[in-house]
Amino acid sequence: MKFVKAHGLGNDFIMIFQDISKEDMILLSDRKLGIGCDQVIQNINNNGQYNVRFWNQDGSEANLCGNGIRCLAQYYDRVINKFHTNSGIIHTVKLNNEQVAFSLPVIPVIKQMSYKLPTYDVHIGNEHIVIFINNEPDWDQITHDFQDYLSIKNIMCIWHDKQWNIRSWERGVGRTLACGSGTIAAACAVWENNKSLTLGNKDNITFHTEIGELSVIKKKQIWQIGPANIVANGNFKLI
Ligand SMILES: N[C@@H](CCC[C@H](N)C(=O)O)C(=O)O
Repeated sequence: MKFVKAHGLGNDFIMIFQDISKEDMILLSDRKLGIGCDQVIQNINNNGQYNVRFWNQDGSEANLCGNGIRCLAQYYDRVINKFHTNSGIIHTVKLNNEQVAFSLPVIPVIKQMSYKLPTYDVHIGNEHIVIFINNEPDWDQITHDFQDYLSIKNIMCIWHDKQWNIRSWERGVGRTLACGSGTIAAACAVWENNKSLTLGNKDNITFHTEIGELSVIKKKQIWQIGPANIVANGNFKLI
C-alpha cells in the first residue's frame, strides 16, 4: 500500500489513498509495530472529489485535523485544493514549499466551563477544551482534572508571556507536539475571553508550539497558516 509521511510542527501523519481496516489503521500508526504517526489521513479521489477522513492513533475517527489537512495540501502540486471532510469542505492554499493556509468550514461554538482557571469548551467540527494557564502545563494534574473528557475532547493549554504559547493533549493520541484544530479553538477562546485586545492586531494571533508557529486569522472566515512538511514516501505491506 502506498503511503506518504508528513508532519505539521511535529504533529505527524501517514497519508494513505485507499480503504483499510481499523486494525490496519492502528498497526500503521504504531511507532514500534508499524510506521508510527499521530493520525492516519485517508484520502480517496472519487472522480476528482477528494474525500478525506482522519483516524487517531487509537483507531477512533476525528472530524477535523488542521495540521493534517495542511500536509495533504502540501502533497499536491496544485496551489488551491478543496477537500471533503466530515466537518465540511475545506479550501486550502499552498503559499510556498513550507506554508499552507486553510479555511475553517464550521462556525465555532464556544462555551465557558467552570474550572479554577478560565476555560472554554470550543466546537469547531471537532471538540476542544481550552484552558488559560500561567506557564508550562502540569499534564498529570490537567488530565486528572479533565479525565471525564479525555475520550471525547482535545485539551489545549495556552498562556501568554511575551507571546501566545500552546501545548496540546489530543483525544485518541495523548500528548502531541502541536494540534492545528486545537490552535484554532485556542484563538476562538482568546477572542471570546477578550484577552487579545491588549495584544495588537486582535484578528490575527500567532501561537508558539513546542517547535514553531501557527497563525490563526479572523476574516470573513477563520483561516490558519502554518508549516506542512512531507518527509517520506513508500510502500507498507499489509498482512
Ligand atoms: N492533530 C489534529 C487533530 C486530530 C484530531 C483529534 N485528535 C480529535 O480526535 O479531534 C489537528 O492538527 O487538528
